[in-house]
Amino acid sequence: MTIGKLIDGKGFAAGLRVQLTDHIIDFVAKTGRKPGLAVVLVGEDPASAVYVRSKGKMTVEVGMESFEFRRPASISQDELLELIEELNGDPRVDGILVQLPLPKHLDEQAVIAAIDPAKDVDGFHVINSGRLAVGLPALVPCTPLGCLMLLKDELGDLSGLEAVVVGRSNIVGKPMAQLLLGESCTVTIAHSRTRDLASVVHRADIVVAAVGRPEMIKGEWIKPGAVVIDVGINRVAAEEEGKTKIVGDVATAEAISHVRAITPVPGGVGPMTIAVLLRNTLVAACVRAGLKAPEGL
Ligand SMILES: Nc1nc2c(c(=O)[nH]1)N[C@@H](CN(C=O)c1ccc(C(=O)N[C@@H](CCC(=O)O)C(=O)O)cc1)CN2
Repeated sequence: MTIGKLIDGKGFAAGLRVQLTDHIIDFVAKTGRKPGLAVVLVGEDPASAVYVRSKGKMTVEVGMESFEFRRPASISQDELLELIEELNGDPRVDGILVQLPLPKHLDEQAVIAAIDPAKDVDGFHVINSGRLAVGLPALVPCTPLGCLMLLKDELGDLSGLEAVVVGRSNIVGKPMAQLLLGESCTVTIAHSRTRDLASVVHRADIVVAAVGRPEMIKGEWIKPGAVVIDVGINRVAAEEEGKTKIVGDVATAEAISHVRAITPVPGGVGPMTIAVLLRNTLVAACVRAGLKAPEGL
């Protein structure tokens, strides 16, 4: 039995941050200021608080300015939109990110729509998703762009490969499919209503799993030699009583003997999300400063 490779997303993300640090030194030398990222956290969700803390720390580590805005879950839609308007007009701020999910009473789409598309480093604004769809330069959502970087690193040219994206969210599934189409893959988007998901997945040279259901994609579904990118981060009960652990959307222990390579959870796609966010902030800063964005990032 051959065992597939585990793709080291954590290591790849660390390498990307090192490259960014050099480009940021360059940016500071040319403009006399640091690129700035503003992160808005609404409410007390513990996982979101961890991600936001990590974002702030890594922003500073690569040499950028971090601005953090914590607001209570009780904030009104108008108050949040007012904050975003302020950040849109702040010349020190190149990137704005509102941590998701937002409390239920807030309209996520309206909040995203209020962000200046040039500062939308999450790539969630319809201007950026539209530009991605028609193949124009855009700020691209961080998780799918991170997945694409890992796939190209593993496979090189993706053209002509059969790709199945399981999940149709605006944050991962849809932009991931657009990116793979842009690489000339034959792309299928599968989802909760897809019939015979096992055989759809079995067609794929590339599987991107982003359904948010623990270990839903079984090892035997995977075509031998496929590359699997597991975007899922699901907290489940661990063997030890009272403890929890994180698992992906793919049953990795089964899949490992079918795949050429697979991303682990944790340590795969997750760390790429933050590294690409920093990359997008630098790109947004370069565009705003009238500089050419660094190539090969
Ligand atoms: N505005 C946004 N909100 C959210 C996004 C996003 O891209 N923009 N993505 C996720 C959360 N997220 C970043 O915000 C994120 C998720 C996971 C990781 C990560 O490194 N995960 C680790 C495991 C961490 C753990 O132990 O809990 C891993 O996979 O190795 C980073 C960022 C939703 N919201």
